[in-house]
Order: sequence, then structure tokens, then C-alpha cells
Amino acid sequence: MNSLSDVWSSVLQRMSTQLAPTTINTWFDEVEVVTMEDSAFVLHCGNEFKKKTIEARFLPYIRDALRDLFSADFEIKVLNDDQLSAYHGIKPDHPGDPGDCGAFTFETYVVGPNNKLAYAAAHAVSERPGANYNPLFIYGDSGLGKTHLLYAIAHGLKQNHPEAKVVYIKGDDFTNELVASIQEGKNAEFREKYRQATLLLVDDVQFIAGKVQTQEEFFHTFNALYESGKQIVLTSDRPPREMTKLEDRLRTRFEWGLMVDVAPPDYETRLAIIRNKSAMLGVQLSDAVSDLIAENVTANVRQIEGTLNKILAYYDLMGSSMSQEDILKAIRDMIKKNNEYIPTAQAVVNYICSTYHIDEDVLRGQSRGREVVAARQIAMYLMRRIICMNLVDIGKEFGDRDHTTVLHSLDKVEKQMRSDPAFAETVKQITTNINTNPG
Ligand SMILES: Nc1ncnc2c1ncn2[C@@H]1O[C@H](COP(=O)(O)OP(=O)(O)OP(=O)(O)O)[C@@H](O)[C@H]1O
Repeated sequence: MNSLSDVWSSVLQRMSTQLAPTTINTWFDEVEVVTMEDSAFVLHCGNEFKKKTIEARFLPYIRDALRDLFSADFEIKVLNDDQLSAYHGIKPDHPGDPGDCGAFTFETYVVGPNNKLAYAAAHAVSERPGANYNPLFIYGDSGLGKTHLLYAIAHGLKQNHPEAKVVYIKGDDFTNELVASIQEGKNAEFREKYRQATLLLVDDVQFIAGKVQTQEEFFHTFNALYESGKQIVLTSDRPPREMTKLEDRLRTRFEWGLMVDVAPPDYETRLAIIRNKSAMLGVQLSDAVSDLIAENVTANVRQIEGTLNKILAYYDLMGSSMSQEDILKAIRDMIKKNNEYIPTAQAVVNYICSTYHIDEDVLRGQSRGREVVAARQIAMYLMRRIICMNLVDIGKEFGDRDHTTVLHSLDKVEKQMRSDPAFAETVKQITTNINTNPG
């Protein structure tokens, strides 16, 4: 892909696997890409109504498509005409500044038994940064609202102290920025950026574990901020004691302040989330529909949002012609489909090994034999498409291969599927078999 418009066409193409062409034409015909830099993807839509609808309903689709293409999370902004002029005039110094991210606030965060401690601690930190809980360490599985809380802290702090300097960074971006700063001889600027923060938010800090230079740099950043009473908030998918590759001196520091977990929401909290989100999207779901989702979509809040988005796209397609009974049936089918058996990475490896008569060690290993490479690429493709594993994790399944190697394999399989119908049929067949053959 060479240009921004290529990227945008690929995003729309990926979205078209989930949304009807009329939906895409209706809402995206006046959209153009402004820029893509750091972790921000900026669009322009001069039609205010369409802009609002895109923001309310379609951002997760755009984000998923970008994640598919670049294996990275982007913050998506949709600018109206005025914002576009302002954007061209003065560029924000950090497009991902969480202080102005209106949707992720304490007000929109639904509190239940699963997250009330994390919420209370986050709230306290936003009111009195650096006072009691430093660092604040929030951990829990994916999609349970850790990033939402980080943004809410930034937002809350900015409201009380507009002059506060908030720095938000993802763990792996910290490494990338550090490497770039070394290459460009801008180490001093890098340090300055982090060490002058009033509030440092590090999302997914687990990614710095095992990286020697990153940990060294982060250790000094941490100390500098901590010693001058600045607030540090960290999120991770696991508590510090389970971050096995993390240096001890960092682990003990992460445990100095308050550690709180976020767990999956219970039924009542799920119901409240569904009601809030649908109200924010300007849709009123019947009690029966809300109950159905709350009972069946239980893993995390991102999954609830995904289900709601699909349902709303469905409403779009069907319009008001559907009876309540038909809607319930359609949603039941959709949920059932979503909950279908999902194989493990090991199940994919087992299946590919037995189909292609290859030993597991060979498939996972470094062999460059033609047949082995082809089988390995299909296995990677299946892990991505069926299990939705990220590129790094797929690489780990195959002797810690780099994520770009994985990306290359996925591209290769996709291209071959497009040009060779027999190959496409084989891959489809394998997909069906793996999906219906647990173990
Ligand atoms: N309690 C909640 N109330 C309202 N929305 C929530 C809540 N928890 C999560 N969400 C929403 O769910 C989505 C996923 O949340 P978020 O990105 O914060 O998860 P996360 O824990 O940071 O996941 P990851 O570890 O994958 O980054 C967001 O849109 C967020 O607003």
C-alpha cells in the first residue's frame, strides 16, 4: 500500500465483510483520510450528521480493519470542516492526547462489583495525583476497561488542572520511541518528554518486560517521576508477580503503590453497560433484546460492544420491517454463531500436521522445505482468521518468528486464495473441519 487512499480503500474493503454495501455507501461516501501518524488515523467528514453517526457506530469497525492491516491499535478521529481547518493550522502535539477523549470518561464508565475498586482508585488519582496511590497498577484481561480508566483519569485531571501535562504511551510504543530516539540521536528529547509529565499513563506495560534497554530507561523515568511526586498509572494484562521476564527492581516498584484488578462484569453490570451504550448510540433496545445479550455475551465489554454494533448494522439492513420476534431470532442466531467452538492454536497445529504428514517439531521449527513452509503459512493464516490471534502471538507459536514474517505469510495465503480457487477451497475445507472437530 502506497498512499493514504490505498489504506482507506483497504479499510473499506475489510469493513465490507461485516457491513452491507448500502450501509458503507450511505455513511462513508463523504469521508476522506487526512493523515495517519503515530497511533492516530484522522478522517474528515463535512456532513455533521454522518460524522456523528460514524463516531457513534462505526469506529470499532475502522479500528478492527486497521488492526488487521497493521497489527496496531489506532485512535480514530473524524474531523468536521472547522476541525479540519484548525488541524491544518495548528497540529496537536500529540494526536493521541487522552485529555480530550470525550467518550472515555468516568461518567460513561459503568461501575459494578467487578471493577468498583479500580474505578474508585482511578477517580481518587485523577483528583489528587501523586498523593496516595502511586503507582496505581490496574490489571485484568483484555476488553475490560483498563484503557477506558486511563483516559478517564487523564480527562478528570485535565478538567481540574488544565495546565497538567499528561503523557500516555503504550508499553510497546515506549520501546519503539526509545529505539527511534537513539537512532536519531534524540535521547535527551525522549527523556524530557516523559520526565516532565505530571501524570504518566502506561498502557499494557507488560510489553516492556524482557527488553533490556527499555526496562533500563523506564526504570530511570519511573524513579525521576516518583521522586518528584508525579503520578504514574500502569495497566497490564497480569499482575507484576506474573510478569516473569520483568526485572525485579521494576516489579517491586510496580507493587509499591496500589494494585487493583478488573474482572469480567456480572449480569447486572452487563445489562447496565448494554443500556448505556445503546442509549449513547441513540438506539432503544427492547428489554428482551438487552436481556438476551446480557445473558449470552459474557466474556468482556469489547465483545458486548461488538455484538451491539452488529445488531445495529442488522437493524440498518432490515429497517423497521422486522417484527420483534424476527429480531430476537436473528440475534439469537448471531450470538450462537459467535459462541461457536473456537479451536486452540494447538488444535490448528495438530490438524495441519496430520493433514500434511509433518511432525509438529518440524512445523513449528525452522525448516525451509517448500511443503513445510506452505503448511506453516496456512497454520498461521488459520490462527489469525479462526482464533483471531495477534501477529506476535502467532510468531511465538512458530519458534518466535517476527511479526513481519507472520504478516508476509498471511498475505501470501490470501493472495493465493484469490488467484487459485482450488487452493481457496482447500483452505475453506480445512477451516470447516477444524471448526467442527474439537480436539
Ligand atoms: N465498565 C465499563 N463501562 C463502560 N464501557 C466499558 C467498561 N469496560 C469497558 N468498556 C468499554 O469496552 C471497550 C474496551 O475497553 P478497553 O479498551 O478500556 O479495555 P482494555 O482492558 O484496555 O483492553 P486491552 O487490554 O485489550 O487494551 C471500550 O470501548 C470501553 O469503553
